[in-house]
Amino acid sequence: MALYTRVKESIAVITLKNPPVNALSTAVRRGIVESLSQALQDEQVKAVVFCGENNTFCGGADIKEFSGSMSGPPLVPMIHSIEASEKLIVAAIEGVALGGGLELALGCHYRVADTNARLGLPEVTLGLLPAAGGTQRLPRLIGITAALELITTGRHISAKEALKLGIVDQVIEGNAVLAAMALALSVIGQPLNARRLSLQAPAWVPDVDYVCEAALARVKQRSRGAMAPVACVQAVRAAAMLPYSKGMEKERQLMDMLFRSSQARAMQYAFFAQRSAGKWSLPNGAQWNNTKARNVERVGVIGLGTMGQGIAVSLVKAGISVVAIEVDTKQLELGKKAVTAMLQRYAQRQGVSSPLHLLKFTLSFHQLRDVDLVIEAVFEDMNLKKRVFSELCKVLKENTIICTNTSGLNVDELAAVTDRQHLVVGMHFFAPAHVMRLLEVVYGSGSSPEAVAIAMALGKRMQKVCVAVGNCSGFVGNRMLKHYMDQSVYLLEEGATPEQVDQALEEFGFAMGIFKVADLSGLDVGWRVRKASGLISPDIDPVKPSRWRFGRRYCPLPDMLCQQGRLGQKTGHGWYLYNSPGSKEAKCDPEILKFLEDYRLKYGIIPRRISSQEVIERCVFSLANEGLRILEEGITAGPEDIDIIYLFGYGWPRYRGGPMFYAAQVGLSVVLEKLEHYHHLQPDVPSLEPSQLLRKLVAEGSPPIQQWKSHIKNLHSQL
Ligand SMILES: CCCCCCC/C=C/C(=O)SCCNC(=O)CCNC(=O)[C@H](O)C(C)(C)COP(=O)(O)OP(=O)(O)OC[C@H]1O[C@@H](n2cnc3c(N)ncnc32)[C@H](O)[C@@H]1OP(=O)(O)O
Repeated sequence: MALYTRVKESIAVITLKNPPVNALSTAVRRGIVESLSQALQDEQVKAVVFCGENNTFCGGADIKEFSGSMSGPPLVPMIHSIEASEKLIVAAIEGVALGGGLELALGCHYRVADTNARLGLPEVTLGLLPAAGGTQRLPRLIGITAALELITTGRHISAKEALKLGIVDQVIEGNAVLAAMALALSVIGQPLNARRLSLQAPAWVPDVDYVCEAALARVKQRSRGAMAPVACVQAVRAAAMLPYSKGMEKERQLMDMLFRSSQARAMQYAFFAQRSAGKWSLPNGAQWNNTKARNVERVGVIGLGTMGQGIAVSLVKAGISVVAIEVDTKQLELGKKAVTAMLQRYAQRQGVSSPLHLLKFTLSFHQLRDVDLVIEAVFEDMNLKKRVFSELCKVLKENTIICTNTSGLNVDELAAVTDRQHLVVGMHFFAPAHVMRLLEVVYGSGSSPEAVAIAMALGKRMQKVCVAVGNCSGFVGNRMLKHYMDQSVYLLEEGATPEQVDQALEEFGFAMGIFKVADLSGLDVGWRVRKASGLISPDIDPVKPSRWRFGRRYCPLPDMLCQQGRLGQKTGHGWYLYNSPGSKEAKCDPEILKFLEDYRLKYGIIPRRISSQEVIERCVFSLANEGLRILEEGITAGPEDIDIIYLFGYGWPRYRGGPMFYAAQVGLSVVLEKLEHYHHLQPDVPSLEPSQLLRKLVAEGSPPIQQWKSHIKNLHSQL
């Protein structure tokens, strides 16, 4: 709703009330229309100030309402009547003015913002565009170049930047409502037409075509396959070329198309899935709102390789003191140099003072005696990690939490060597750890709810998107990825090339194809894991290695590449060819094509043409199938957690929602039918066998994803 108050004789305040972010729900829009009419009818009122309850102006349209039938006063005419008002209207922006919230403010005649306010038009991140006049008013206010950048990225900006761009008229420290009233009193009586953005001429510039083409090229490259950014450019172009009413017509047409799209549904699902992942729960009933996390101020980071460096940087950026440990002086110096350089670059970019004083580098475990939590980031070797854990217990305070950054080793086995199994959890960061947002917080069978709460809270403070997951080999992301990778190499055996597979995956929307990712990470990473797991043993024929291991189909191609020293980007060749070791531009390598031909000849495989559809079905459906097994086992609390892991850790296209959402959108019965088909063709690939949960969901009528939880026996509640 909206609250109408008369504060001074001549000023009325309309306060949006819809906690927590005062989203423009039907009730709020009704309240605004009624309050505005009251203000306009009251002869004594000369000016109106719009503000939001609890120091939050407005988080935009109510996203929850998008999935139902929309009712109540529509936003566009409501904002029009604000702008057309003969009485002066000022927006007092505190907290956030986002999406429809900022569009409402753009309809006001003046805007005052608190210094800490954040503004933006993030509709593009929901698969939409700012369709309450935002695409037409903003370019008229700040020009098309700046408007294109804000609207196509959905970036939130500070009040300071908004002032510089001309979006707000004043930035104040203190009470924005009082400042808005003071501004209103100082300008009452002045003509308003110049303040009505819809009355301004189109935002035309001589090079409008060039600017829009460049923006289009940028958005196509950045968000391959996403419709909303392209529509945003088209709408802003209309603001530059057309009179306001025609531009609004274009905005409406584009919004109609986006609003009904599966991409918008996927992105709105992703918005809520991200928030649901933060509301973690454990099988024993402990959850985010019944478990307290004590504060962490000092953290030890063990190992300053690439992962340890990134973790240390993220911690320091969050204002946390770090004691970083290495085994010898040389490694310590290398780590120190890298961490210091990253933090200095960060400080320079942000224009803040360098946070290096929060860091201590040492060779001695004794320096860890005061830390509240340690994150072990040593080499991925169980015995080494066990030794580190045992040593840690000798020096740490008795309530210090011990975390491991393993990417898939058994957390329980590690916890068993400590004197505090209840305080051991996994914190699986993704490389590079100072950039990637995902953090899997892995609870073992003995982890206490408090330890999980502490790790989740610490991750959040480090700006990570945290997902609590149970302990199983590879946890969630890597466990699923294995099946996707297996299918991709089987496709090579059967006739595909790395470029073909990657192209199909990139057209699907992945940021990078699987073979490019493998080259980037280094092929030796998986090689080492396969050796440790016994898949590669000395008795395997090096010339014609077996294509079956432990009774299952196995593809030795990646091992054969490693044997040739083709480890990916770092050696200048892997699945692709690079100009030099370390360079990033992947080129098709004729040697690989020849190698694949020879391989097929050697094993008597007759190559066949493989369609992009088959690539997607085999790679993506086997991934989703494993996700369903994970759900069945109760490793995550719901399908949303899995989708968030894929969106934030594995370059899954946001406009496809995540693998679980995608499976639901394609149709679970279609996924089941395809998996049955491929499993029939590959009976020695057990992971292609449809999971029990998939069969159950299909048998129960393929319920919408939001209802899956109630169909899964094991699942713990997040309510
Ligand atoms: C054809 C008819 C349609 C015409 C539409 C016209 C064009 C306008 C479109 C829009 O305005 S779309 C919405 C644009 N706004 C946004 O995208 C903002 C989304 N929200 C956020 O970015 C953040 O929530 C925040 C506002 C920055 C606050 O962040 P914070 O970390 O403090 O809290 P959260 O955990 O994110 O959110 C708290 C709580 O509030 C819910 N929520 C937030 N924004 C909205 C919203 N716009 N609509 C509905 N609900 C919202 C969020 O889900 C959380 O809920 P709970 O998890 O606590 O239940």
